[in-house]
Parts: sequence; C-alpha cells; structure tokens
Amino acid sequence: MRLGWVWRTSRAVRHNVTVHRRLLSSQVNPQQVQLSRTRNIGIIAHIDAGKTTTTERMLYYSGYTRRIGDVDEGSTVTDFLPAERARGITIQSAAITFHWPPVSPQQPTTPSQTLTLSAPWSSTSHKINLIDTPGHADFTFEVLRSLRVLDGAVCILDGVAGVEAQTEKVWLQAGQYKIPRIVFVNKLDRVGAAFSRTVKEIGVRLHGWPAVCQIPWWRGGKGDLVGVGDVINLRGMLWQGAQDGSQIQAYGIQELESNHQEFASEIKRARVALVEILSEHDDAMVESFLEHDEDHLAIPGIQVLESLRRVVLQPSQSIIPVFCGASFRNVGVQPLLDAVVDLLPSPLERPDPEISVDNRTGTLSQLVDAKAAKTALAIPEARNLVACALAFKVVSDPKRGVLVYVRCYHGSIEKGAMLYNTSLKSAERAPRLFTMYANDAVEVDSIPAGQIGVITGLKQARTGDTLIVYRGMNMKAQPPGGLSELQLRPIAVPPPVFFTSIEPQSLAEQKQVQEALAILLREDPSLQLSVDEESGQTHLAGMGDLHLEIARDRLLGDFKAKARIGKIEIGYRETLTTSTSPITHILEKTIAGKPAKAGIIASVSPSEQSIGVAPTEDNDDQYTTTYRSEDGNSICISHPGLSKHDSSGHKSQIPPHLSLPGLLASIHAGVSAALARGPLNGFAMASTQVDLTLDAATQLFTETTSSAMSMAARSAVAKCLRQACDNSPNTLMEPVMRVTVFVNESSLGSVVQDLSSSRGGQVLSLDGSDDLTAADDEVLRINPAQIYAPPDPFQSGSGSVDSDLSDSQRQIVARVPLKEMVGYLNHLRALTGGRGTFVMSVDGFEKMGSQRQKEVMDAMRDF
Ligand SMILES: Nc1nc2c(ncn2[C@@H]2O[C@H](COP(=O)(O)OP(=O)(O)OP(=O)(O)O)[C@@H](O)[C@H]2O)c(=O)[nH]1
Repeated sequence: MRLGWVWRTSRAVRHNVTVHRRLLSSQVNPQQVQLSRTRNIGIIAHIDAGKTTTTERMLYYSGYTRRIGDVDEGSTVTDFLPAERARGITIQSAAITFHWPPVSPQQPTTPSQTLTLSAPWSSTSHKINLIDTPGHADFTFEVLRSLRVLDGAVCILDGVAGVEAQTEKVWLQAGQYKIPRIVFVNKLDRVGAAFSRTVKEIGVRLHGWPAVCQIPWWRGGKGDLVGVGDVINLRGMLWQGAQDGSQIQAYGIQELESNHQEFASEIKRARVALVEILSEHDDAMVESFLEHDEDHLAIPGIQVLESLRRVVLQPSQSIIPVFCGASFRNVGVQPLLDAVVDLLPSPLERPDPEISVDNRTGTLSQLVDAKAAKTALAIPEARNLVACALAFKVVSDPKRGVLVYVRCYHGSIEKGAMLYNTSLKSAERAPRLFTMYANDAVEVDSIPAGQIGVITGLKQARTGDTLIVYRGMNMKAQPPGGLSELQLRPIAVPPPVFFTSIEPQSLAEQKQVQEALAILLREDPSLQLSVDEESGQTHLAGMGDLHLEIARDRLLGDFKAKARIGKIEIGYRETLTTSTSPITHILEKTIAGKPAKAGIIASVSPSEQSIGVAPTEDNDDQYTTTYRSEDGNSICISHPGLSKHDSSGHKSQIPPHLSLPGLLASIHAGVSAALARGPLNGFAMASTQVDLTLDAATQLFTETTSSAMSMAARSAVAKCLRQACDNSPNTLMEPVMRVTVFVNESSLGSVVQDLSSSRGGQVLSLDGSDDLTAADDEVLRINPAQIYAPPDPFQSGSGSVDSDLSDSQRQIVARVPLKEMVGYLNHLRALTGGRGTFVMSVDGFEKMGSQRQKEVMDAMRDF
C-alpha cells in the first residue's frame, strides 16, 4: 500500500487504531485553537549531525520548497549567509514557518469555531515555527538565545558518532530551560552506523530513559537502511519508489510476520519495552495495559502516543522518545515531523515566561494577571500592557534590510504599533510585520502571543531586547510604573576571550565601517566593541576564534566594509594590585568649538568580584548608583544631595540642560572607556573597583555637557589607574577554560598526561559530573544494560554494546588556560586515533604568576 502522506486522518483507522476524541467543545476560542495547532520548535545537535539536511527535507515534504537543497552544494534555505554556505555550517539560527501535515484543499488554514479532533494530533495541519540552531561551541550563545523562545526541540544525533560532546552540552542547556525534547538518530545509512550503541549512549549521556519509538529497517537484516519499524503503530515503513522519499509503503505487523519475520519480532520486542518504560512513568499507561489483558501489543497506537506525549511534557523529563532514519537518503523525515506535532507542546502547554522587573523576578502572568495583584511583581499599570515580546534574533538581510525576529508572549503586536524597548529605553514604530516561510516573507497584520514573526523597519532593536506596547504610549515619555524595567528571560553574556583589531582603510571609509559594525553588534550581542584611545584602533571581542572569523567575513564579505583586520588574539585582562586615594579632576577644554567644563572625584582599588557575573545596575540607595560589569568591575557613583527617586531638588543644583540619569550615563560611559584599556599592556581592566563622587556644587557648571562629564570621568579614572600601576605594577589575568574531554579507555592515560603536564591544566574529575550538568543528585544515572535497543547489523554478542559503551565513556574534566587549548582538537584527534571529542567553556580568569606573565608578554612582543 502506498502512502502519499497527505490523507492522514484515515491512517489511524487503516492501522487498526481506535479513534479517541480529545477536544469536543462546541464553543472553542479560535485563537486558542490556532495556538494549540502551533509548534515553536528548535533543532539542536552537534556540528554536522545533519540539522540543515533534515530541515531541507522538512521544507520539501511540507511543500514549501520545490527541490531539496544540499548542504554540500551550498544550496540550502536555512544556511543563507554566504559564510554559512561557504563553510557548510549553520551560524545564525534561522526561523522558518511551515505547515505539517501540508494543508490539504479540504482543510481550511483558519480553524473553524467548532472543533472536533480525533486520532493523532498530526492528522490535522499544524503551523510549525522552526528555529535551526548552530552546532559549533563558539555559537553557544546563539543556541541559548534560541532556546529561550522554543517550546520544544528535536535533537539530531549522528548514528555513527553517537552522542557527541556538543550534543550533551546543548541537551543539558535545553533541559535547564525545561524544554521537552525528542531524539532523531540520523545517518543510519552510513557504514559503521550503530543505532543500538547510540540508544544506550542517549540513556547514559543524556540522562534519560530512551523510549525507542522506531527501529531501523536494514535490507535483509544487514547493510542498507531501507525504512523504519514503527513501534507505536506496529508497522513497517519502507521508503521505495520515489527518489525524493515522498513515497512510503506501510506494512502491518501480520504482513511483516509472513515476509520479514525477524524484523516483525524485533518491532514486537520494541513495543513491549516501550509499554514497559511508559508504564513506569505514566499511570494511564498502566491502566491501559491492564484494560488490554496485560498484552503489550494489544494497546492501540493512539494510547501509546498519548502516553508518550504526557511523559515528554512531564517536568522531570526522564523519558526520551527516539526516532531514526537517514535524512540525506530521505528516510524517516515525515514520521519525524509527525512526532514533532504529536509529542511536542503547543505554546499553551508551556510554563509562563520568566521576567524581571527592577531586579525582582517572577513570571509574566504574575505581572499582568489582575487576580495575582498581591504578588511582589504586581504593578497597577500592567493592565495597560497591550503586548510583550522578545527580539530573539536580528539579521541583516541584503534584500529586505534588518529583520527583527520576535516571539510574542502577551497580547498582540499590531502593524504600525509603537514599541517601547525596555533594554534601550527608547521607542520606535513597527512599520511592517511578516511571517517567514522558506524563501518568502508574507506580510501579516499582527503577531499574536505564542507566535514567532518578523518586524522590519526597526532602527534600534537588538537581539535580546524586550519590546512592549502599552495603552496611552507616547514617543517621548517612559512607560508608567515599573514597565520600563520589564525584561523577558534575560541571559548573561559570557565574557569574551578572543579579540581582534579593526581599522578603516582610510578616513573616508570610517563611517561605513562603523555602520557595518553597528549592525553586526545588533545581530550578535555576544560580540563586544571597544575603542583604544591611544592607538585609535577599534577592538572587536568574541567567544572564540571561529566566532571572530565569521564576524570578520560578515564585515568584509557581506557588508563590504573596507577595513584592515588584525590577528585574532587571546583577550587577557589586567588587574590592580594596589589602591589610590581619591583625586579631584576638573576638565576644561573646547569641545566642538564651545567651552566645556566638568569635574569628578575618583579613586580605584582591587576588587574581589570575579569575572563572568551578569552586568547589573544597583540602586543601593537614592544617593548611590552602582554598575557591575561582566569583567568583574564595579563603578560606584555617589551623588550626595541628588536623589534618584525625587528630582524636585535637582533644579537648583543641576544646570537646566542636564538631568541626573543623563549625567550618570555619561559618567558610566566615560569610566567604561577608561577601564577598556589598562596601563600595563593595554588589556581591559578586570576585578577593579572604581569609586566616584559627583558633587553638584563644585563639579557642575553652566558649561558642563554630557560629553564633558564623560571625558572628565574617563581622564580621572585613567589617571588613577596609571598611578596605581606606577606604584605597584598590574597583574595580567588569563582566561581559564573548563574542558570536558571524551576518550576511549585506551587513550585516557595519554590525554590526561597531555592536559596536566604539557598544557599546565588541572584534572578535576574522571567520569564524574562536570560543569554542564545540574547538581549531581538531580542527574538520572542509567545502567546501559537496562536499556532496550535492537541489535545492530554487525554487532557480535549481546553484551558487547554495553562493554563498548563503557570503553568509549571515559570522561575527563579539567581546567586549562585558554592559550594552551588553541589548536587542541587536532592534537586530541592525533592522541585518540580521531575518536576523542571535547567541549569547553570559560571557567574564569586567573592571575598569572610572574614567570608565566613574562612568557606571555615576550611571546606577544615577538609577534
Ligand atoms: N550519509 C549521510 N550523510 C548525511 C546525512 N545527513 C547529513 N549528512 C551529511 O552530513 C554533513 C553535515 O550535514 P548538515 O546538515 O550540514 O549538518 P548540520 O548539523 O546542519 O551542521 P552545522 O550546521 O555545521 O551544525 C553534510 O555533508 C551532509 O550531506 C545522512 O542521513 N546520511
């Protein structure tokens, strides 16, 4: 029998599945129905596992593209940046909308008022907003950014490589956001593919019980992958007939028993294992099992599916549904799409988004729900909140200009709405709204809660900004109450560890280079820009060398900026070893032809604050403001007599053209610029405390301007830093990475030896929990011998997978200076015969001993 994968409703009946009615309301809110038929899904995985290849098939089968794009030919839809196409990797996550199953002419796209659903969710067309995320460790921040807006995720594994280091990292990050996930074991057509080993690795390394929902169908039990065994519906699916994988033949279990007996028996064994594992986590499955005379095979597929959905949505997330195929060979993608719709949640099934308002945290409904008015977050003005959205990604598109991807969490953003950006504290209008389909952007009138859409024409919004719309909004005024401080799920940007210098080729090119950099920074807030006053050079700092390489390619290639870009170097930091007494600095000079004058009192001292904490602005009391940066610097400004909460007395003390918030912002900017360049070697200062006093009576003049105040603060702090360093030289600090290496038993000794002796690292644990996991006792530890997995074609004995697994399971966690990790991958491959993998993240910055400092500085001078 041939399945065209479109006439879906009859499928359940065809396969002897009892139809259940899930929603039988005669008065259904159309917006709720629309949302219940939406999936905001991400694809996460290790680099090269096949995310883009799978996405291309998804778009093709759903009818949004006419041909299947090829990563290797650079013709895919999602990897649209030239840099991505050239390297064949995904850098920027792309958000694309499509429908699955495809909307049939009989089925309207807009839901009717009366809805009677039956059979699997995938028997009705759903809107899928798919966010493709990058797999490389340098883009972890990009992954985190997308995770915030996802309701569910598909994790794609390479069936030859199994669970790789980066997969484990992203899986755990998604777990921290409590995102329901399913797994697709891809590339099972490749020589050496090992589904069984991969399933066991899922249990051991992703810390959940694999629920095998499909098993591979190898031709003749060995060799080529031709289809999959559907454990839920007890049938075999064979991809045959059409090159593009659009034709699938389905065989019921009785039919298989006559012609493919061993395969049919394995599907039945898998069904027993599936029902068993579900029964352990879902009471309804136990009931169903008892109702069907304890016959694992008699339970209808729909009940197994419903049980799977319940366990996937459980907060404990201890069950991991596993599907399989080979996207490149067009095997397995359609049922995977069904699983997305059937098992992953709609926005209605997700917890309330986290927010912070003025350093208080809670959820959005605590803020907007009038009934929750007693919560600490309640603001009476919140009833005027019309919409609240997160700009999760900004992309400069050569054809359409700057696209701001948003997820709306409350209300609805209407075309032309005035948006207040609570991160930038400014307002701008949203001229046009779009939904992005594969190659087309379709203009829409609104982006309602739960949906992902694109706003074009915004001049300021950056990735990560919170955008709100409120009633009675005025372009110039701030939103009332604490609404101006509302932030959706802020994420901490880790401190950058590499930097490069950028210089326009000539003065005439300066403006264009600056504009290109400004767009790059709007797109990617994990890049940081600073200007070195002495050399006049602009420094661009980032998370990794690939991160900066891509930024360079974007600047020179995509934005055609005419600039010279320096070598990519490690971003060391300087820190003080002594303090200074306060000095008073009065700046008097002519700025832009006008006399300018401003003063400030400043002192500096070493601080214990470590690098890597999220930047904050503290309102210590009404006369003191403290800014903390992720470099561990604190800038504490006291402004006696000038209250932050009551500006009535400011008039007599502050010249009329200035304001206290403006002055504080100028001082902050000036001090940050001074801290960007340390006096010893020009590296940014870290763990430094700066204390300033703004005495209105003696330091504010009629000639005081914002730029004069900023310059005064900058000069005063630079002077203090120089003085401290002259009295007792600064120490250099270097980034130290937390490195997790996965190797075979046989290479363990040589890798440990290399890390601890040759690279000066400190081995923290072997096979223990690492920094990626939550608290050790929260992690589910699973014995691979208790996991069901079908035998692999070339597997020798039944115990070998488990022992192979333990051989490949050695894990080393170490702290190693970043400098020693440059080029480590090639070295590790050489030491482990190509099988070792590793991930690393910044663990902190450490003061260097004088000998090491000398070596590093000598090496820099040589360069
Ligand atoms: N044999 C085989 N190769 C595959 C399969 N899926 C993907 N590939 C190949 O694997 C390579 C990587 O595939 P991609 O789809 O770019 O992987 P990705 O996960 O998107 O990679 P990044 O974007 O770099 O993270 C390409 O050469 C694909 O052709 C598969 O099912 N079988």
